[in-house]
Parts: sequence; structure tokens; C-alpha cells
Amino acid sequence: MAAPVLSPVEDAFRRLFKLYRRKQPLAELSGVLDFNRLEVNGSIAKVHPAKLNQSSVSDQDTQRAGLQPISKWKAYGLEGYPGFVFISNPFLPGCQHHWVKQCLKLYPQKPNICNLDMHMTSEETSDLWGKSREQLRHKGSRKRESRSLLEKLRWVTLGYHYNWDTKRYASDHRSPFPTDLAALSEHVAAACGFSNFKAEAGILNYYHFDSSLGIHVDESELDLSQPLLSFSFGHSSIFLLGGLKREETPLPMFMHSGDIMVMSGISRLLHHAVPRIVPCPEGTALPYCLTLSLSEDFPTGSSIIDPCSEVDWETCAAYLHDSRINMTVRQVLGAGQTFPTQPNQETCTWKGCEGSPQQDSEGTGKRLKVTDSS
Ligand SMILES: O=C(O)CCC(=O)C(=O)O
Ligand SMILES: [Fe+2]
Repeated sequence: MAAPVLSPVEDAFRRLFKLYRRKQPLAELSGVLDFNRLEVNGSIAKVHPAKLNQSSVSDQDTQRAGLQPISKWKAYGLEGYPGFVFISNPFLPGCQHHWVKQCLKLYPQKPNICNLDMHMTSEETSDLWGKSREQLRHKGSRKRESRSLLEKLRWVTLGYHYNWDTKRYASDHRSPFPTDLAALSEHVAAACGFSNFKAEAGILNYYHFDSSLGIHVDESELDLSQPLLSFSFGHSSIFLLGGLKREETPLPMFMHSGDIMVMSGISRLLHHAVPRIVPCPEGTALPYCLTLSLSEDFPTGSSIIDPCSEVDWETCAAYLHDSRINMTVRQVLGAGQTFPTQPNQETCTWKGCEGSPQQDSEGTGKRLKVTDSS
């Protein structure tokens, strides 16, 4: 008799990914670590205060980047995840608006690259903001099927443009990295002990309540000894932080608006995924921190934060009512390093990246992009 064909055993990561992605019934979220409610669920994972380098960036420079002084940041590490740092919204009131506006109005513009370029002409993808503004501002009153172009945006790449097919960066596929985002990233990296971090590549992910990002590892950068930084705005997400192996059970945690995650050391190579976007904890159209305005005495003249006008914020707020934006920033090359001349030449500068690539997430062999459930 022929042996029965066994279906492959579903691993723990995939099981939890599906559990949290599920709509009907919604998964119980009491087991999701919330760094803002450690008194309630601190025992889910061993959370400890992370030590930051408080003198790495002056209070004046953090303020210029729209951040609280480092001494006021609430930063945490996780036992068993060396190099992982979670910074609970260190932005000054009103300063997240700048980054949201940049992600919607400026960064999707050429020469940056976005998903819409794959099947639309440059004429059609120019001025997504201008073409979407009216539709967004009348969002409440329109029918569901007419999504604006901005709402069809899924990703934008900055600096060295990540190639989703080859899973590589290349010296000749690059545009200038935004100076404001470089400054923000370099301050955060310095606070975490990486004073020579250079922001060279960015991937912006745009999510709605039906979006998810599959299980993957970010390991295309040639210098993996530098951290990967992740900034979140808008509604919250469930983030699954897994292990070095694809199958290991991940730790679920919330990322709320303004939160920053730093993955360095061993944690730079951990599998992770975003199975679900969830409404902000306040249950309102926008998280409370996004309803705050810049303080009267904010030194706009010397800041990299460009105050967002009321009319621009109206468009951003309409977009964010059912969305989340995430910016990840990476250093691609080590100091003095160049791209390999032969395609398969290994140049990775950290021993942790030896071995076969593990970017395969769901059998596609690709680092997954944000997708919407049908
Ligand atoms: O959206 C997130 O929180 C994660 C994004 C991410 O993992 C990536 O862009 O590589
Ligand atoms: Fe990632």
C-alpha cells in the first residue's frame, strides 16, 4: 500500500501569522506585548530598560529632528533578543506630522521609486498627492471602490533602491537619500550606540486595515553590523518578532504611532512579519499623539521639521484614518566597502550573515511586499 502523503507541518510562525491576520473571528490580543502597558502584560516577555548613549546627540539636535531629549526616551530591550531596542514614541508633540507628510507628499515623488511605477506611466505616477487630495478629503462620503492613487501606494524606495526581483542593491540604482530622514535616523542610531551609521536605503511601507507583510529577514544590505531602524505612524500594527530560524515561535508586540524599533546585533537577522493593522488603542480615527500640535516655542527656523500646514494635515489625516505608514532605514555598505563586481561574490561584512539566504517567506523566494487580503 502506498504511504499516505503527509502535508508539511505548519510551523509556529506561520500559524501565529495566520491567527493574527484572521478577520473572523478576530484573534484575542491580550497576549500581544504592549510597551505602553508593561504594568499589565510585562510578564509576557522579559522587558528591561535599554541603555542609551545620552551624550551622543545634543538636546538641541534631537529637538531639531523633532525628538525629545534622549534622557527622556522610554527605551526597552527584550531578554533573549540582544540588539533589539524598542523606543516608545520619542517624538515631540506635532512632529510626527512632518514625517507623515513627507511619506505622502514628497518621498513618493521622482526620482524615488514606488509600486505604481511597475504598471503606470511616469505621467500617471507624477504628483500622486495632487491627484489624490480631493478624493481623500471627501473620503467619508464616497463609495468604497474609488481608492485614490495615494491609497494604492504600497511601497516607496529611497537612496539605494531595493530591487524586489534580484533582492539586491546596486551602485547605479540610487537616488539621493532625503537629508531630513538621514538626520533623524543617524540620531536614533547614535543614541543606540551606532555613531557612524549612514542612512543609505529606505523602504516605506503603506498599510491599510486589510494589509499585511509576510515573514522575512532583511539581509540584502552588505553591512549587517549596522542596525535596521523602523519608524511607525498612524494606526497600530501587530509585529511578530521571530528567531534566526524561520520556524521559531515569534513574540507578538504592538507598534503604535511614533514608536521606533532598532534591530541590531543578532536581532538584525531575525525573522519578522506584520500580520495585521489594528485601530489605535484610543479607538479614535487618529491616535491621540497625532492630534497634538507643535508647541508655540518650537524653533522651526533651525529645525529639519517643516511645520505641516493645516490643509496638508487635513489630507494626511484623511489618509491615516484607516492606514499605517512604516519607514525602515538601512545602511547598505560598510565604511570603504564597494559593491561586488561579480553578481555572486560574497562581500557581507558580518559573520552572522553567512549561509544560505533566508528571505523566503511564503515560498515565493522573495522578500515580501505589503499585500492586501482579498
Ligand atoms: O512595517 C513594519 O513594521 C515592518 C517593515 C519591514 O519589516 C520591512 O520593511 O522590512
Ligand atoms: Fe523587515
